[in-house]
Amino acid sequence: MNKYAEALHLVREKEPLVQCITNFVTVNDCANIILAAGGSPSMAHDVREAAEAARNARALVCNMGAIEDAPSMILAGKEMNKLGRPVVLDPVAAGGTSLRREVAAELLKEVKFSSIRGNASEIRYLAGQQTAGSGVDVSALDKITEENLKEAAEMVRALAERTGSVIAVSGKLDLVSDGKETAVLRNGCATMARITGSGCMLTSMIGAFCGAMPEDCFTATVAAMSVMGISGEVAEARRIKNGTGNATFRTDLIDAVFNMTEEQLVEGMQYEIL
Ligand SMILES: Nc1ncnc2c1ncn2[C@@H]1O[C@H](COP(=O)(O)OP(=O)(O)OP(=O)(O)O)[C@@H](O)[C@H]1O
Ligand SMILES: Cc1ncsc1CCO
Ligand SMILES: [Mg+2]
Repeated sequence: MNKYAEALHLVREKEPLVQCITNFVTVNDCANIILAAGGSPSMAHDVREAAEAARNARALVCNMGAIEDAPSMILAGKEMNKLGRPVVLDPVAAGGTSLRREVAAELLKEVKFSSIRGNASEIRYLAGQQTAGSGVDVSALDKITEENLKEAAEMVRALAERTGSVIAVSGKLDLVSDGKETAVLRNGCATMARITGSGCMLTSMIGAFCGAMPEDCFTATVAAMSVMGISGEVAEARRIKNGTGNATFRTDLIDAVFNMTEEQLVEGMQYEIL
């Protein structure tokens, strides 16, 4: 079986429990997209139970949109590291404020992440580049384009090598690297950036895929990113056909993940190893 199809198959077969410590803006969408993919979400985040709750899960997602929950992320992250289970980071607005810069550094020091997924401003900040990002959305100056693809791929590869994590950057072009292999993915559509939480949902889904395929978080991350991108294309076709807007798009995006088949994934993914 194609290894990306296998990753999707394993999510549905294993129904991995995914523990998410995530923000209140998009928490419901994150829970629903994990369910749509075939996993089982738990959004427990209180510092008094974070480590214990994580112990029951196949993977942990730490989303820095919930900056106030950083102590929970560290306790739960260390617990999952001890158990050898995947921990996924979404470095929301990592370079945006001094608090976020401190928390990002502390998380990377205290917890070993299997996979880190952010937009180009967030990942460029973690890679030590000067960035223009200040909020949760990518800055135009940081975006990855066909023109700067080579530079961006090297930035992502070097960060993956330094951290020992799979690094994933999302946007018009997605890049994923484990430090050895670097892939560019060209699925998706611009409307995905017109709803809040497509990135948070994507990171949550990466958690489900890594939970189902912990021995190969690179393949799991590429598969989850491709499922998200193809689902964005399905939802966009519906939006254009029906003349709907971003609210319906968000629902259609989750529905498309729910209905994604292994064949659709293999045929639809626009994937290139650099
Ligand atoms: N212009 C675009 N064309 C194609 N796909 C896109 C585009 N912009 C975003 N995407 C897709 O949208 C998803 C979310 O990526 P994005 O980089 O917008 O996350 P984000 O900035 O962290 O979002 P948020 O913080 O609002 O959750 C990814 O699957 C990405 O590939
Ligand atoms: C809008 C927003 N603000 C904090 S987290 C979040 C969700 C998208 O990252
Ligand atoms: Mg984000």
